[in-house]
Amino acid sequence: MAITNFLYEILKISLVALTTYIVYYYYKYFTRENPLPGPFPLPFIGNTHQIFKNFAFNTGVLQSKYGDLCEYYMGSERFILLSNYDLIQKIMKPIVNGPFHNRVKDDNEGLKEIGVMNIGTVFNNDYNDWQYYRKFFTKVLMSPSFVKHSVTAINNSFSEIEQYWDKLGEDTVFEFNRWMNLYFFDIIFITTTSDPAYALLNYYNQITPNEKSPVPKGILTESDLFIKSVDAYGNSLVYFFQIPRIFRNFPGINRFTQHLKDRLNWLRITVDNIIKSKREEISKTPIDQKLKSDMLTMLLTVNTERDITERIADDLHDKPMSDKDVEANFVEAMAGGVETSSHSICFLVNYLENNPRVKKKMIEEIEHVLGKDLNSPFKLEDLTKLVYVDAVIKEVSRIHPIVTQSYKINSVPEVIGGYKWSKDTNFVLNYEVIQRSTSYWKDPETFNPDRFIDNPESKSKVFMFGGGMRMCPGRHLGMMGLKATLAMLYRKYDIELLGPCKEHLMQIRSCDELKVKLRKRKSLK
Ligand code: HEM
Repeated sequence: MAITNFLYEILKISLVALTTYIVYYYYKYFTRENPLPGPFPLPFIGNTHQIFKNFAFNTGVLQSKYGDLCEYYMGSERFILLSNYDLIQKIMKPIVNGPFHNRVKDDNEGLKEIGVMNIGTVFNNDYNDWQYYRKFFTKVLMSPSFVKHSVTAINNSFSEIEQYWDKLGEDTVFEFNRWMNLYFFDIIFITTTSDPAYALLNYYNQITPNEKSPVPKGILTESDLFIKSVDAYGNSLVYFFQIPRIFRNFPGINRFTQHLKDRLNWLRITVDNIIKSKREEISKTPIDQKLKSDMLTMLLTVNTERDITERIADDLHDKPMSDKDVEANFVEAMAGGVETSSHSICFLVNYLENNPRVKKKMIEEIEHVLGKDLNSPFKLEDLTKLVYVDAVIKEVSRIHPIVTQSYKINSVPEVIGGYKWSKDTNFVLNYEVIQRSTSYWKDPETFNPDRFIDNPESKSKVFMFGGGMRMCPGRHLGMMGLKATLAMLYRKYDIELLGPCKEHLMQIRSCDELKVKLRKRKSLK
């Protein structure tokens, strides 16, 4: 009897707590500032059930139903979706210490849970700290020795992939998305560490019916798991930022949540080991011997007597970077560079193969710029000459972007869309919809790279690398990788698509399947 009474009391208290929460939730909803059109939210989950389906995440579609300025909820967090260029113009201005510096609020519980708040670059809300990481990151990526190192890495990786394609033969069905993922992984890994990851080699050995290639001893024996973990890291950023805790812990979904956490833990341990062996390598290098110019060496020696870059220490930052700081930057470089580049190449190939006129024009330019020798390495000076290739990349990114939207928070009250918004409002910049708007683009649904040749200024209205203070610091490396790869691929190969390009949307738009056959171009045989 006593137990029944106890359970009854618990039930009563729970019901009162639940009712209070629901009343409070809707009180906040109905008294919110500047009510906008948008789907009606549910307590605890908001509109998560309408936006996060089959482990894919798509808010962009809300614009067609609710207009250019609308709202949605994830749990009790409100997001303002901006889907026209005028609405985002103010936010995209690169103002030093400007009001739209941050992507997320300081107290984001999901990002805190996975330990990515205020460390590294992407979710660093401490302006001075962010500026320091960012300056260094940019300086490394733009330094001539790093750029040279990257050109070599791209050329070497392409020669390697070609050897495997040749050995597998022209009748092979290639999982092109997988090959490109591993190819860019090898490139970014070697540019950040100077050590080979052997991702392409390991994959070739897995699938070849022929004799396997010997695997030299490398620093990363588990490249496959490393790649999956970097992918999981990227997905975690949007997932833990946007999906409310209660939804993340639902039976069934909680397994996916745990999977992401496990991958992140594994990645951190592995990266820590890589950092430790790099520290050892640096300490064992005699003081009069030049250190390597990879990103990791540069980050680990910042503000030490072995600093190999121009000193950027100021009164606020004169300490060397800790392993934890370097770990964050290293993971961000891997996550920022590999997936974005490999999915971009897959969508580029898909568009080119479905638009023979564009492909023909692009190949003519490649042949003209790279010359007759099909095995000559790609050179840095070729980059600026590949004007049409550049336009093709911009056009695919306009019509089918990898990064479909980005997030910004205002640190002081701001007027957007004619409404005054309190500090800490979540704004979502809906690039995909803006880049297909008839207000700014003639025939926006038509794939037409010539629009950028006829009107070069319109390139600034494509947000492939975001905008404002937080614009992608890896954009030059990213563009170099895409241009060089397209040029080397199309000067030599005919590509046959064997089916549609399958994709899904999470933190970025990913190509999940692109099957192709690769043959040396007929005219070259
Ligand atoms: C085709 C390749 C790439 C694409 C499409 C791309 C796209 C983007 C976009 C859209 C942003 C968000 C900018 C914003 O919020 O306005 C971003 C940020 C970032 N990207 Fe990239 N990226 C690429 C390559 C790279 C590479 C190669 C690296 C590093 C090696 C990199 C590192 C980063 C980092 C660290 C940030 C955060 C910057 C900050 O918050 O200050 N990205 N990228």
